[in-house]
Amino acid sequence: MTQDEMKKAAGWAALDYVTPDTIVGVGTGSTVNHFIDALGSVKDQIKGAVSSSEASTARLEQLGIRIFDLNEVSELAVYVDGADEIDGSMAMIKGGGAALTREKIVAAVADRFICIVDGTKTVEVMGHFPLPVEVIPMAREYVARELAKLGGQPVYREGVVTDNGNHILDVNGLKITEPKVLEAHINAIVGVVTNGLFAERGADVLLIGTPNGVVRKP
Ligand SMILES: O=C[C@H](O)[C@H](O)[C@H](O)COP(=O)(O)O
Repeated sequence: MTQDEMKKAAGWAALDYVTPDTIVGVGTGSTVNHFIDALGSVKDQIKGAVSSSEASTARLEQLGIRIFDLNEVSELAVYVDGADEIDGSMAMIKGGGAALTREKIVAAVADRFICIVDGTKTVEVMGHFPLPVEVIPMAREYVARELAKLGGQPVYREGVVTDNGNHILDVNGLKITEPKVLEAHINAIVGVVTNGLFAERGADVLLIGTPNGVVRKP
C-alpha cells in the first residue's frame, strides 16, 4: 500500500464524523484533499464548508460545495485536517503546507478536531519534522534570532508567502517534550503570527491509515 493510499483511507474514514445538515471545517493538504473528495460524495447532505486555505477553497468549490466565511458561522461540529507529526497526547505539528494560522483559527471554533494521517506521521516525541512558524515579514530575522535562543535552527522558507501575506520559518533541531509550553512560548515572541504546534487545542479523534486498515484513536 502506498503512502497516498493510506492517506486516502484516512480521508474517507473521516466521513463517518460528518453529520447531515451541518457546516464542516476543512483543513489543508494532500490528506485533506482525499477528505474533500469524500465530502463531494455527500455534498447534497451538508450545508457547506469553512475552509482553511485558498487551495482547499478551490477544491471544495470545484466539487460544488458551498463555502462559508468563518465570520458568518458560530459553530462547527467538526474540523477535519491532517498533520505533519502527531504524538501520543494528540498534540500535532502542522503547517508543512503553510496553512497553519487559518487552520488553527478554524480548529478553535470546532467542537471536535478529527486528525487524518498516514502511518508515517505518528511519533513519540515531535520535532523531527521542522516546526513551521508564521511571521510578519519585517520581523522575520528578529524572530529567527529569538528561535535560535530556544535551541532551534530556523530556516526561512524562501519563495513562500502564506494566504495571509506572511513568511514561514521552519525550525529544525527541536525535541518537543512539552508541546503546550513551547507553543505558548513561541507565540509570545513579537512578530510571530502563530506556530505550527497544535497542543493547547490538539486532536480529539485520530484516524491513521495503515496497510491493515484505518486505526481509530481513542
Ligand atoms: O499547512 C499544512 C497543513 O498543516 C497540513 O495539514 C499538513 O502539512 C499535513 O499535510 P499532508 O496531509 O499533505 O501531509
